[in-house]
Amino acid sequence: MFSEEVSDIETYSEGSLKLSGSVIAIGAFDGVHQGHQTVIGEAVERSKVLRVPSLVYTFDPPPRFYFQGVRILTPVKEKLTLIKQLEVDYVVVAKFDEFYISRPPIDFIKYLKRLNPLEIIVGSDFRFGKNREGDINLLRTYFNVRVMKPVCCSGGKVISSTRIRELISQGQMEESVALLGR
Ligand SMILES: Cc1cc2nc3c(=O)[nH]c(=O)nc-3n(C[C@H](O)[C@H](O)[C@H](O)COP(=O)(O)O)c2cc1C
Ligand SMILES: Nc1ncnc2c1ncn2[C@@H]1O[C@H](COP(=O)(O)OP(=O)(O)OP(=O)(O)O)[C@@H](O)[C@H]1O
Repeated sequence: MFSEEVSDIETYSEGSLKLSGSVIAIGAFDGVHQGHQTVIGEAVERSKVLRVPSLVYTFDPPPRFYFQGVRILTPVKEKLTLIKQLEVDYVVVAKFDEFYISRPPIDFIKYLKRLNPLEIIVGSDFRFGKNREGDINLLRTYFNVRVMKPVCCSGGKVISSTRIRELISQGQMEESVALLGR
């Protein structure tokens, strides 16, 4: 089986992995903030209950960097290290490029079938495929999808990578660290 060493973290490219069962969390996960930690943590928990491996499917670079050129909070090696610290069994890193974004949602669904997910864990705003055409309802027609409630900060606002980027650009480092959760 082909695998690639990123730092000391073993990761997989899309074509290199086939599983007979899994629980999958999908996302850009830039920053691996508290919301991300909850989504990934749920995948790890559910995988233990269902006795199958947990898998995080993520992107390099993050889609928002590719399309909007935003600041990257965690370079890929750091992101993978943080994800692995959450005790995930497998991490698939998709190269997010011109070819990748041309894939229609059904193409991505066909790929996910190779991993035989018993459950897929995402947040409520998850979208996928060319022009973001795929949504949770579509994913639900093929898989058991568990949608996590938005994780908020103590002030009640939803935590997001976008918000953390804004806080950093305003020099509000303490608050950004609080939202990152480490
Ligand atoms: C196969 C595939 C194709 C994608 N193509 C696009 C695209 O054309 N435009 C876009 O803005 N995002 C595209 N995305 C990125 C998604 O919009 C989204 O950022 C990604 O699924 C990660 O979810 P998250 O942003 O909630 O972390 C694509 C994602 C996948 C899996
Ligand atoms: N605060 C949160 N609570 C629960 N789920 C979340 C939260 N933030 C992100 N998620 C979910 O985690 C996955 C990865 O999210 P993503 O990487 O797009 O994070 P984001 O913080 O929303 O990023 P951005 O602000 O750049 O759009 C998605 O399924 C998303 O819905």
